[in-house]
Amino acid sequence: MASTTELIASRNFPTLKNDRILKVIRGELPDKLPVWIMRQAGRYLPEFQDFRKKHDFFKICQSPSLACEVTLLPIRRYDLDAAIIFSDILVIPQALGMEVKMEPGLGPVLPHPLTVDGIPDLKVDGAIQRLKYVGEAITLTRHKLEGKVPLFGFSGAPWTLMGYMIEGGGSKTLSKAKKWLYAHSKESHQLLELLTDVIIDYLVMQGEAGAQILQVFDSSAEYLNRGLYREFALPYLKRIREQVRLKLADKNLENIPMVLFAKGAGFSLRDQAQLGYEVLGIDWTTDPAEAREAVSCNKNIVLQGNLDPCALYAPPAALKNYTNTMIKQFGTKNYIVNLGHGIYPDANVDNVEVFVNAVHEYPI
Ligand SMILES: Cc1c2[nH]c(c1CCC(=O)O)Cc1[nH]c(c(CCC(=O)O)c1C)Cc1[nH]c(c(CCC(=O)O)c1C)Cc1[nH]c(c(C)c1CCC(=O)O)C2
Repeated sequence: MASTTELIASRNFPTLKNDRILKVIRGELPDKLPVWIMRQAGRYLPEFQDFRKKHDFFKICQSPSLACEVTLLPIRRYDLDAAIIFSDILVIPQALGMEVKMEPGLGPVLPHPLTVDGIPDLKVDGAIQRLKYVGEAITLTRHKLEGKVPLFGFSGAPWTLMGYMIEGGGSKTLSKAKKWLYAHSKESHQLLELLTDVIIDYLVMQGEAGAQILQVFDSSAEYLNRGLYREFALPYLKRIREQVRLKLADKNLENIPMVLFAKGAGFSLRDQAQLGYEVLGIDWTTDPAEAREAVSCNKNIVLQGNLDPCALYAPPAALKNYTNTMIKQFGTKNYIVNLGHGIYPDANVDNVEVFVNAVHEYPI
């Protein structure tokens, strides 16, 4: 078999058979509504839990063949319309030299959080090279998918990464990171700028490696208000979209559609619609009709979402009803179905199938 570098260079990928999502993004009508699930390769899958008994979380991320295998688990089980590469948003802080551990029951922990004086110590040089394993996993997975469905690459957004780096893990308030915004705004912008530069090159590298759609997760957007989001998030998100487009073009690569999922930032949808992202992810707290109204300034924009992940706890008939009601509210045009946040570890595996089937049975 050819080396990964040769495979990337040849870009000789299998022909895509299921292009529902890409069709929607091009403004065309697919035969069925497309659906995928955030965290679809996660702990709710018994086969993923078996995998995790044998392998450390970041070992899976760093080993292209393991990451590829995990990425394919939900695709084998369900009729999903996309795969998303198995990785984590926190591989960027790791590549910048910060230690990140995945603690059972706790989630990610960064034992030495970033201090205001610590910004110059972040190892920006060579960061993309240290993330090359993600590109290799993408290239391998693109081949192993055999064109069955398109493959998402992703990154955390600058503000969300800044939050984890300063808090040292998850937080209920993000008050340490927000303190920076108010007390150290110059250094905050310096850090956000640095992260933005890395994220741009990281996403371009994923595109070069074969990712067909790129999603930016701003999972901590909900901790900011409109003013803070305008100052500390939107300009960076805009630059990411613009620069990824330009850098791909410089490399003679086709444009790759991008999704922005700013969780809990329904307050800024009007602003988000003007950043150049083809798709906006809608979280489960936002009303679908209000989301459509908020983005009406951009006629081409596609919305993605937003079933409450807890709806998967409902009995199958009720789940089907929730799904149908949601689709009716969004409308079938310019729409990709997903949950309104990642699937929970105790979600019912059979209900995932009920959800996927309900979407595909919906008349369009
Ligand atoms: C905030 C965030 C993180 N990681 C991610 C986000 C953004 C999405 C979101 O808001 O949920 C993104 C992510 N993390 C993971 C993926 C894989 C692809 C997928 O299937 O969607 C993706 C896209 C694997 C994962 N990332 C993690 C797991 C479970 C950990 C384990 O196996 O021990 C998986 C499968 C761990 C993780 N990683 C992170 C947290 C907070 C946690 C612990 C809590 C949780 O599990 O929900 C950081």
